[in-house]
Amino acid sequence: MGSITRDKVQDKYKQYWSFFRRPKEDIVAASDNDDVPAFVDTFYNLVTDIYEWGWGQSFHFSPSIPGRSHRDATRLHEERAADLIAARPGRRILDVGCGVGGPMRAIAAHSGAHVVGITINEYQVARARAHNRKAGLHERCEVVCGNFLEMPFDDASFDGAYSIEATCHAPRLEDVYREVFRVLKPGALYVSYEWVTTALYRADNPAHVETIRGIERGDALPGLRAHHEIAEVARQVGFEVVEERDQALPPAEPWWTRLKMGRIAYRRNHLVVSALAALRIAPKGVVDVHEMLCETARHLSDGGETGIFTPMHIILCRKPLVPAS
Ligand SMILES: C=C(CC[C@@H](C)[C@H]1CC[C@H]2C3=CC[C@H]4[C@H](C)[C@@H](O)CC[C@]4(C)[C@H]3CC[C@]12C)C(C)C
Ligand SMILES: C[S@@+](CC[C@H](N)C(=O)[O-])C[C@H]1O[C@@H](n2cnc3c(N)ncnc32)[C@H](O)[C@@H]1O
Repeated sequence: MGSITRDKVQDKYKQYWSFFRRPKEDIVAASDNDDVPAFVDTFYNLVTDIYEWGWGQSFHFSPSIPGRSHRDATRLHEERAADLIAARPGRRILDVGCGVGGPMRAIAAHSGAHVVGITINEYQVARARAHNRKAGLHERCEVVCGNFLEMPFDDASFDGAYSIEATCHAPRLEDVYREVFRVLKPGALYVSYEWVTTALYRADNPAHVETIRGIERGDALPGLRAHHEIAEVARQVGFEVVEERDQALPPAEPWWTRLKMGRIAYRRNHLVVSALAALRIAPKGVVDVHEMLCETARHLSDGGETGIFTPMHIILCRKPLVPAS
């Protein structure tokens, strides 16, 4: 379970759960905002192994593609990000919230660029480095442990940047966008795949509210943003918005199909996890984490089916050549 010692897993899970199950207003209260990155780190200590085991090395969704595997659909979704920011050999590209590096390896292989990833989770850094080496991409894929709200990189040191389903963990989007803006060279492009509520979401519909709250508490989110807030924030920190679209809309095929189809597999996984915990091979607490993920999967597919939520609101931005006066 990530960097958590066996005996602490259950306590850490309880701490995580009591933090994120509270109303959103309490989490976004000024003092608690500063605690969010630490709880996000705990979350990834708890879920990273299960995600890799049950999903793969890319921790994000992608539209299904008829006749193609999930792996192919995932790779194409990642390559789209590389193409949008014109990643190519000789360019230094930043991966904001890189997980265990599935997208980073696909993008380095596809574009020939040098990719530097940042994640707050030490365990993911170790996993990503091991995967990079195994894939023979370690010379073009670097991984740094750090907070994307205060990045350990020089101003204007990257030729492009992308974030795939990661900035949703930031309590204030402007804090991470401002950091990305700072480290990009003038003229460089940034693409982000954002988790947002869509125009179909109704705050006065209790079923909608329950779905969105379920997504937030099971995915370590301090509060989902509305689709129309994203471009506003990008402009506020100085970006020009080149393009914005919801990649989940038709003609795209549903992104939640695999999540929904997997229900039988989750029950089987649940038995495996419970047996491992009973035999004391897996730490106490892992069963609770797995149960939380089963419930989260249900909320996510409800969000997809009702159309009130999308994990792929794409925004493409440019840092202007000349700073705005
Ligand atoms: C971007 C984020 C993560 C998105 C997805 C990668 C994950 C969201 C929900 C996860 C899962 C739910 C059910 C799990 C299942 C019960 C287990 O047996 C196997 C793993 C799951 C399928 C797991 C895999 C990853 C997700 C789909 C967030 C955090 C911002
Ligand atoms: C859902 S995962 C996506 C990972 C990767 N983009 C992918 O698609 O496989 C979100 C990532 O954001 C990272 N993250 C969240 N908050 C962070 C923060 N404040 N600073 C750095 N990384 C953060 C997590 O550690 C995790 O690696």
